[in-house]
Amino acid sequence: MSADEIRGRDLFTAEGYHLDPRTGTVELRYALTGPGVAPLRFTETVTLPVPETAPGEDALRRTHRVLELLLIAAGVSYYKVAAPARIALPHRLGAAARAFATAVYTKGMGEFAYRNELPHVLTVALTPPDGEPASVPSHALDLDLRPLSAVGGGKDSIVTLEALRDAGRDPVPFSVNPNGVIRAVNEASGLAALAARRKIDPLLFEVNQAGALNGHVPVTAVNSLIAVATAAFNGLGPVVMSNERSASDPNLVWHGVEINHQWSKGVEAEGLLRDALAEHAGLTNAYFSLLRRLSELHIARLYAATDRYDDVVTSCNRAFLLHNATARWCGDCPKCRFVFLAMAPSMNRDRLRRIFGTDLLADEAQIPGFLELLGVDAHKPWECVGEVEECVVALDLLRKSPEWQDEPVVKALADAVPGSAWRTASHSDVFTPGGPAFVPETYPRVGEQSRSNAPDSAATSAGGPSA
Ligand SMILES: CC(=O)N[C@H]1[C@@H](OP(=O)(O)OP(=O)(O)OC[C@H]2O[C@@H](n3ccc(=O)[nH]c3=O)[C@H](O)[C@@H]2O)O[C@H](CO)[C@@H](O)[C@@H]1O[C@H](C)C(=O)N[C@@H](C)C(=O)N[C@@H](CCC(=O)O)C(=O)O
Ligand SMILES: Nc1ncnc2c1ncn2[C@@H]1O[C@H](COP(=O)(O)OP(=O)(O)OP(=O)(O)O)[C@@H](O)[C@H]1O
Repeated sequence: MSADEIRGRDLFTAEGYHLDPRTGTVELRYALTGPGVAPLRFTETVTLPVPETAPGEDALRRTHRVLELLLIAAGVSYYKVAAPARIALPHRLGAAARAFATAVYTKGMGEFAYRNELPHVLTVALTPPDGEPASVPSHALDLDLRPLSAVGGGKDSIVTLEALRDAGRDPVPFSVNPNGVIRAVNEASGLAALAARRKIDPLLFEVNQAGALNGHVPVTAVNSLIAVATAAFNGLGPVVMSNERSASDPNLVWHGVEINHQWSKGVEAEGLLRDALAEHAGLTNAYFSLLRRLSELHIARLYAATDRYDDVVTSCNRAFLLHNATARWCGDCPKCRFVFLAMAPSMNRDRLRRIFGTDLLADEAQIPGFLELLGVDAHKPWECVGEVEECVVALDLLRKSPEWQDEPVVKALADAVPGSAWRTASHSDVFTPGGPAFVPETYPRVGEQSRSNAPDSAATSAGGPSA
């Protein structure tokens, strides 16, 4: 099939899904169709962990409703093959579920739209069947049930796991497709983990080879819904994420729209998903990020408080590629550079070298990449990295630290940063929690002085953020 044939389709349909409750297997079905071409059909298979006792009728009904949302979110991987202007959905949606679904395909696919120069994606229309869905009785989740703590192998989810454990919450580590890194982190935690499997249709890789459109997808929305489905199916508590404040910071603005590589990790996506879950599945307080009010620099400082995970922690995305993944840090990408810079002010240099297996601030070849992070002549890279301000604050701390100040790379970077940036850094609030969050009242306020000092009141069960 030629690239033109693949891309020449004008309708994407999320056809439906099937759950086998005995095996936890979910088949998600999609089609790309167009005049005069045979349909391209895809099936993604997700396997949820199965509870020891079969779920009751209510739990199963809620699981099905979560899977209806998962069907929509996971569709982005196949939609992007041709990125048509029309999307048909099989289930009725209320206003909140429709808002979530639309945002996943427009804002969540913003980077894909920008990098492929497809502005129509920013306003693509989703069409569910007319009418309101049958209502599902509201179910205020029992927040004392064991939370599912999403583990991605990096520093952030380790901080969350330990904070939940310290607070006596008895977290269950949970991952989608845990690789060697995630399994090692779980092992270091000493906690028994749950895993879900997600198998992308191999036809996608074939059409990619043949010239399909390709690019970034809002994968956190997909992993989050698999986690919420797992919790609903297994009678567990809320899904606790580790998405930080800076994930809400866009990379750039295009056609008047904020384009954010990390959109589905941001606070807007969190709020939309919570509202959709409440409306569509009757689940309130089923999903929140424990670290939402913290910067990456602050999380790195919290990570440094224990060395229990130093031999396994890995934030580099190349360790999570589906094919030819690295074992740990690649040592030469924006994420490695950013996490190295973020951790450097909070731990001694030997420990940092041991974690990364290399010293990125002793390598002059890394200077252009660090400058990009510092906002010198570039926009924020298309990667999971923090804000320019956080990087400048980290560098400011290093240029004043006896351990780092004579390092030529640190000096070169400090010389390249404009003087105005230091003034901004001196007023920076990167170590002060801030911004809206949905953390329930009874959960710990990570990084805040104490609960009584917390500047905000907790989110209500109706789902509003505290700020
Ligand atoms: C691991 C990674 O960073 N992958 C990104 C990379 O993908 P690449 O093509 O180099 O390799 P694979 O990940 O192995 O994927 C192969 C192809 O498979 C398709 N695909 C994969 C996963 C998926 O969920 N859907 C898919 O359709 C796709 O066609 C792939 O080419 O570059 C891609 C293009 O920029 C990125 O989209 C890949 O990102 C993954 C989806 C991924 O898991 N990325 C996370 C590490 C990530 O970026 N997380 C962000 C949060 C983003 C969000 O809003 O959720 C973060 O942590 O900040
Ligand atoms: N495979 C996965 N399964 C379940 N949740 C995941 C998975 N990968 C990432 N996540 C979750 O998605 C969110 C974003 O992932 P991200 O990679 O930023 O976090 P991390 O791995 O904990 O830390 P770091 O930023 O250091 O890489 C986190 O809440 C993380 O727990």
